[in-house]
Amino acid sequence: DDVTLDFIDVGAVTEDVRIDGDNVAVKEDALRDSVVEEEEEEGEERLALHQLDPVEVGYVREVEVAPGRTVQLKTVATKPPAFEIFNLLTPDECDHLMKLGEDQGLHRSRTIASVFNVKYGLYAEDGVTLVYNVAEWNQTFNTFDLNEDGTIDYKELHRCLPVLKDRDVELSLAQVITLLTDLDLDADSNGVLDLNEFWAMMTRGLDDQVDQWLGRLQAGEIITDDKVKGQHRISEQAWLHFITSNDQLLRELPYRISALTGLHPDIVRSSESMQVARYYPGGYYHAHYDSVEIDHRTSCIQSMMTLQNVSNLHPKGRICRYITIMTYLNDVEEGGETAFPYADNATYSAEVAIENEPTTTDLKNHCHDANMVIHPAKGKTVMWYNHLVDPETGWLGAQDKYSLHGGCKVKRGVKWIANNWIAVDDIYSQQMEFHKKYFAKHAVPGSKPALTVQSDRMETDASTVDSSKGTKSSSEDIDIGSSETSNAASEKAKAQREGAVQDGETPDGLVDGSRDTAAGPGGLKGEL
Ligand SMILES: O=C(O)CCC(=O)C(=O)O
Ligand SMILES: [Fe+2]
Repeated sequence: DDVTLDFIDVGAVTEDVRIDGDNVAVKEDALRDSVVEEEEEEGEERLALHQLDPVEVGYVREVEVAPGRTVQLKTVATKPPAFEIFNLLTPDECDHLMKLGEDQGLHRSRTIASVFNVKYGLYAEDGVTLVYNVAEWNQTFNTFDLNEDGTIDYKELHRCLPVLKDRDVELSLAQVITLLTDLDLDADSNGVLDLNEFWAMMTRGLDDQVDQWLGRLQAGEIITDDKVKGQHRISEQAWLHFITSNDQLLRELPYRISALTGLHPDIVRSSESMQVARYYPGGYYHAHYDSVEIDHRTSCIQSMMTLQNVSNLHPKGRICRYITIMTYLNDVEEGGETAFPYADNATYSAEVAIENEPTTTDLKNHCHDANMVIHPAKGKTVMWYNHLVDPETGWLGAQDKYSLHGGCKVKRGVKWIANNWIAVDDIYSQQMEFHKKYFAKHAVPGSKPALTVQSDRMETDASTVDSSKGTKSSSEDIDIGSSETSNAASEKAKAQREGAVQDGETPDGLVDGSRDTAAGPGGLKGEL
């Protein structure tokens, strides 16, 4: 743990990233070429990124995810390809995961720092703090903590958010509390920032978000209540580690997901751990992207950590999540839908998207303006692709702009979800290198259950999905990612994948991933 990290720009990526132990070693001087040559290993069969063909909304197929265990996938959108899945987890398994989440201390589970907090160190929620430059950090905190009471109160906060200074804004106490809550900064909701909260804030590069928030405040959109103190945060999370788990379900799940997605088990197993999240009434999650657009100036986080290839110029890693597989672990009394504002639009228009900000992404107030709204139900899984497949390479393609989504406000009851993200590096050779290192470290001998995939065509209604509300397009629309493109690649990938699920090893650990990304224009995690 003698790592030195001294990245200055830790701004834009705000997510919490959970990684396992010594993967954190990132060398200060490790430079990553911005142009990466794809090299294929001689004689090795190239893995493909399968993508299920959505066919059409209402299309149903069955997949055997474990011997004797069949799940049903119903297409709910074609852009992005999105499916409702039944029986991936039984009700008992849902209960079990909620229990595991609770046992992991979900009630206090806020991972405050991200790996990009490298200047000041990395703080993990389990109390394992990989900290560098602590002294420097404490000093910074102390310069803001004028009255030296160990917390940053609302007066002191004005000094450390440059944008407040720049705009010469004086916020009231209630406004600061609302700001902290809206930007998800006050983890324990006590109205002041302690060292860890302050640290998280300072490394998040919040200028744009604060700026946007001030705009909303000035537009009268933000109502503050001067009586309000100590609000609750919107959701809580816990990570269930496949890697160290002796839990039968956690060990088995990567294989079910491999069968479900048609992806090679190595891809699933080297992906992220499962995240269990809980929302209380009033909790929501504004629309966002789970993955970031490909940008070769920076690496995918999982490769970055393992392969130590960080660019000094662009030290911020990208979240590279090909697929999201999200299961509702309980029935929500009211609200808590998952909304996809752009699903199945005829076209996606960046201009229109920006114009409609922030209403499109505001799922507290505009949930039902979304094109697709999925209702939670215990044991129901929603799976969608955050990226297209590149038809040339059969590998990770552009971000699918239609995959914008979020969690609508929970009106009554509590909402529990379990997230599985399939992380894939867009650079194939890096993914393979990552696998090598990863499995060398976590090799566990064993065997894998036999898998078969069936596909039946059965029409059903799409009763749990609100019907499309038409398109939001203009003549300046950019038509990205028609489903034909991804389907062509998917067929190609399908041909290749028969051999791709033949490998046999037991499930072991996965790199933890983050809950959300900074990619969504409305990527704020909000208020109660
Ligand atoms: O709560 C939901 O329905 C969506 C959650 C989500 O988008 C996420 O955790 O990334
Ligand atoms: Fe998400």
